[in-house]
Amino acid sequence: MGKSNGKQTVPDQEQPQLQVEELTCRRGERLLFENMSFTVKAGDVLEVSGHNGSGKTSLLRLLCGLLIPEKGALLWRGQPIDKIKPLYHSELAYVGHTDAIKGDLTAYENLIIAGALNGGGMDPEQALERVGLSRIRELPGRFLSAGQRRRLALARLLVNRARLWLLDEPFTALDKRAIRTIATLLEEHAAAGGMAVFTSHHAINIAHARTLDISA
Ligand SMILES: Nc1ncnc2c1ncn2[C@@H]1O[C@H](COP(=O)(O)OP(=O)(O)OP(=O)(O)O)[C@@H](O)[C@H]1O
Repeated sequence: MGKSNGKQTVPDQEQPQLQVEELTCRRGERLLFENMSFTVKAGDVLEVSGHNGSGKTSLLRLLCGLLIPEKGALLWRGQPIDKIKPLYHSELAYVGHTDAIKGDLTAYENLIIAGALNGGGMDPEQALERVGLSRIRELPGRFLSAGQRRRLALARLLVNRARLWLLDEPFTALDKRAIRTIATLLEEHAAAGGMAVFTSHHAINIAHARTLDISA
C-alpha cells in the first residue's frame, strides 16, 4: 500500500516490487537451482554471481518471463508476471548477451528507434554522451567495436523509462572508465527509485548493491 501525503500517493519504498518465491530451474537434464527466494524493492541493485553454467542467464530469463520455471512464483507488485505480461514488460528493460543493435542504423538512429518503441527517458543525444559515444554518433552499428556495442546497448536503458533493469554481463568488453560510468548509471537509477538485477564475473563496486551467489 502507498502512503498518502495529502496530494498524491507515495510508493512505499519498503514494499517488494519483484518477488521470487521458491524458484526451481531445470535446463535439459540439469537441475540448476531450487527453492530460490528473494525480493527486489525500489532502489535495490542485486548482483547475481556464480560459476560458468550455474544458471545466471537462466535466472535472468526467468525474471523476464522468457523461461517458464519448473516450480515457484514470480510476482511483480504482488501479481504473477505471466498474468500481467504487457504491463510487466513495459516496466522492464533486458540487455542480454546479444546486443540487438541494428547494423544498418547509426548509433544515434539505434537510440531513436529504442526511444520510439519505449521512450520517456533521456534524449538520445544525452544518452550517447553519458556512455561516451557522442563522437561515433553517425557510425553504423555494424562498425562499432565490442565495447562500443555494449555501451550503445546500455544507452538504450537511458532513453526508456523502465523501472526494472535486467542486465546479463553488462560489464563485458568495457574498459575501466566505461565500467565506472555504467556502475554510476546503476547507482543513479537506484537512487531514483529504480531497480536492477545484473550478472557479473567481475567484482564491481556499486553503492549499496547486494550479492546473490547462485552457486553457493
Ligand atoms: N536450452 C537449453 N537446453 C539445455 N541446457 C541448457 C539450455 N540452455 C542452457 N543450458 C544449460 O544450463 C546451464 C546454465 O546455463 P546459463 O547460461 O544459465 O549459465 P550461466 O551461469 O549464465 O553461465 P556463464 O557464466 O557461462 O554465462 C548450462 O549448463 C547450460 O549448458
